[in-house]
Amino acid sequence: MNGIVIDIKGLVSGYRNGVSSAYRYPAFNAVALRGELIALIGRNGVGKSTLLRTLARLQPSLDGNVFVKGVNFQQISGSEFAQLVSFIPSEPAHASHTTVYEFVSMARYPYHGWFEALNDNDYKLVDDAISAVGMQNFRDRFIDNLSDGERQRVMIAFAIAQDTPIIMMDEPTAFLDLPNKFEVMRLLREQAQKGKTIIISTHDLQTAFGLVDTIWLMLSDGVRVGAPEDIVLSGNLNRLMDDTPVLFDLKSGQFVYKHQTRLVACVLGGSPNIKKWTSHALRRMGYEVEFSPIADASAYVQIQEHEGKVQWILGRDDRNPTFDSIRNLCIYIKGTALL
Ligand SMILES: Nc1ncnc2c1ncn2[C@@H]1O[C@H](COP(=O)(O)OP(=O)(O)OP(=O)(O)O)[C@@H](O)[C@H]1O
Repeated sequence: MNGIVIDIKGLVSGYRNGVSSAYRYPAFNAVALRGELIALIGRNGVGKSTLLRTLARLQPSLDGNVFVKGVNFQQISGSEFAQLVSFIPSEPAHASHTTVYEFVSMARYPYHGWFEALNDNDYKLVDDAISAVGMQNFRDRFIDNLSDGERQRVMIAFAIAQDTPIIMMDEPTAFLDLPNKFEVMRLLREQAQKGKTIIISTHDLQTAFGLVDTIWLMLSDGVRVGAPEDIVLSGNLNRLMDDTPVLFDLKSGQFVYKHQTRLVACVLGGSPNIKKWTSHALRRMGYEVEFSPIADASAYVQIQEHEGKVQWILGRDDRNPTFDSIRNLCIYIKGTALL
């Protein structure tokens, strides 16, 4: 395959406890391509941080090999490796009395060593990186005084300034509000579009499935690799939710509670958006939703729209209860114990 930047062959990550393994994840094979944005997804404790730290050479592997640009990564010197891979851990950076500018400047040390002064090219890269994440007005602020979202942008600026072909970030969207999650993902996508290979770990299924190229799904018995859509269609996403009350509903594309009983509601009529959100409410209440009449359905909801007003009619003829909002429809359904 063209453009392979990382080639992982039988990698086993984990921790040793003397001669035995304290924790050991099954052997893993995958490639990461130039310009590919990859999300590592898995349950708490499955081993995402351990795998990322192993790939970033921050801890030894238990078995297997990793080739970076065709070279076994163990044979790459420390300073060369720092010019290939930037790793941003999940813990926020707390460098007291360090400004954003001073902090991002540290990303240039792999190119010089700690005691050699940075040059004009370094300063330009640092300036450009801070601008790329929209933090130019924060360059003289202490990083200790930034919000989580601002700090995360600075971390991305650090990775940009390090100017490596590979960026790894452990949970870059943790603690961020939804707009900031999307903004961080947009910044990472932008870097991938410039040709960088980016691997992040995340619990954020919505942002990951909406925005990344490839998912590395870490299940307890090994990793599944695919486009987000491959992972959904293969049913493997639901393996993440084994032993939980949650499942991914292929039809609606949403995570839903597993309800014990199988009740069917038919939603009839209505424009696409009204139909979609009416179904959303009914699924939330435990119904499976069909869009055509079914003989043994437990509920029928007809949607009527007239001059911008929407009405929800429960039942098959229009003498039945009528509601002017989804909330009122749901209150009635709950009250009449149709569930
Ligand atoms: N230093 C250590 N020694 C032994 N086992 C460890 C060590 N650090 C972590 N572990 C174990 O390794 C396993 C994987 O941990 P890891 O932090 O990689 O999981 P994770 O998928 O990143 O979890 P989370 O989503 O909760 O951050 C866990 O069972 C954890 O308890």
